[in-house]
Amino acid sequence: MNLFGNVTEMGHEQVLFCNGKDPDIKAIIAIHDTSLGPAMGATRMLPYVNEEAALKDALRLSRGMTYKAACANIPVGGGKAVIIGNPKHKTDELLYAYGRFVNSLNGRFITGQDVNMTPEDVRKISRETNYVVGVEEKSGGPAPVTGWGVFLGLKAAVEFRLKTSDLTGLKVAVQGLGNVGTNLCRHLHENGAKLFVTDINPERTEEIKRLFGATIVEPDEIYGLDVDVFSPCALGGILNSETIPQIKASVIAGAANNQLGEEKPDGMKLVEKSILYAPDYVINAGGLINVYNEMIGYNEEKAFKQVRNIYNTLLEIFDRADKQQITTDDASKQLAEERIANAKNLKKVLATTASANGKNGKS
Ligand SMILES: NC(=O)C1=CN([C@@H]2O[C@H](COP(=O)(O)OP(=O)(O)OC[C@H]3O[C@@H](n4cnc5c(N)ncnc54)[C@H](O)[C@@H]3O)[C@@H](O)[C@H]2O)C=CC1
Ligand SMILES: O=C(O)CCC(=O)C(=O)O
Repeated sequence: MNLFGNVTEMGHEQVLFCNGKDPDIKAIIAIHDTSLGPAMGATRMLPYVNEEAALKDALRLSRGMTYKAACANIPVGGGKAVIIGNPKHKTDELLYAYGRFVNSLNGRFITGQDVNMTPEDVRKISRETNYVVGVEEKSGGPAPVTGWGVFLGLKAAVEFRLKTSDLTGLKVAVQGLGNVGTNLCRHLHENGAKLFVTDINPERTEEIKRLFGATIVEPDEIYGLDVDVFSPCALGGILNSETIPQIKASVIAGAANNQLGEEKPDGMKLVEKSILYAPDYVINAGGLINVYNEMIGYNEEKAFKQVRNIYNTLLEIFDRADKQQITTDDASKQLAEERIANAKNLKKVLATTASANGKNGKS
């Protein structure tokens, strides 16, 4: 593995390999960019097939967090952490040890709850460090806010591609009916959409059928359905050379992080099929917006205004992509990079002014 090659290519500032014997812990904390503020990103625990897969996940997810924050206009940087291992083997000691690693970064990295981690786990991590968010869940946890943001982003994509703001009768296929998927289904149902759903857990599909009259399909049938929108709300990497040829929907808008298997080629395949893709890190920013607002003192009105902005930001990204004939993923990276460059320039100007004032004796 070309370790520094990968890190340099994606532009990471720092990658911390956390290793301990007692308790046995292996984790990777990736800090991508702190130009806008401390790196924020939740921690996940997964039994990765190998260490390379864990590193790739941490690198891609943390870079996605940088773009997520910049596109959402949240003044934080991008980071993410992965604990390598089977969540069934999670112990309090492991979480405390992990908390000490987070603390050793002195606030350069602030974390919360991601896949296979619970609010209770985050509370345990917080015994060892203050650099955690979502412990007290002052706002009811991030998933309802993420689900609402995804709903607004889906509406923007439907309006842009299908030229309608009326969701009545719109056919939407939802993959993954967990915390976010369930909330999304509720909004879609309340707005008259027709739901087709799948999950590997039959209890979840049965509940969504009961609550919202959804049609249940098998996990491998979800891609090829004759629907208007496909909404991935389970796993990453599901838009790839095997699944894209099956997709009949003209819009893809869902919560899962890292949906594109290979960013460039798979993004281009969607363009070739005239499928409008809402970039994951733009549409699913509701969770970050929520935890950021908890951190600075929760103000519901402000947080909701920031979430509502996901709709406008996506319209701007779709328009940019269309005008420049680039993928929506490239258009959103462009927007994020412009905002980060502006922030860096502003910092430089402020530093130069402060130093000039210092020399002139001004305070
Ligand atoms: N919770 C949040 O606020 C945020 C979540 N996300 C992302 O959104 C996605 C969903 O998050 P949550 O709802 O919180 O997770 P969750 O763990 O509550 O739900 C995921 C659901 O997907 C199902 N699933 C797993 N593999 C599947 C497969 N092959 N086919 C169909 N269903 C499958 C699981 O059984 C589960 O019901 C994740 O990728 C997460 O990283 C992104 C931003 C914020
Ligand atoms: O919970 C956090 O720390 C930030 C949100 C996050 O990690 C995500 O949006 O994937």
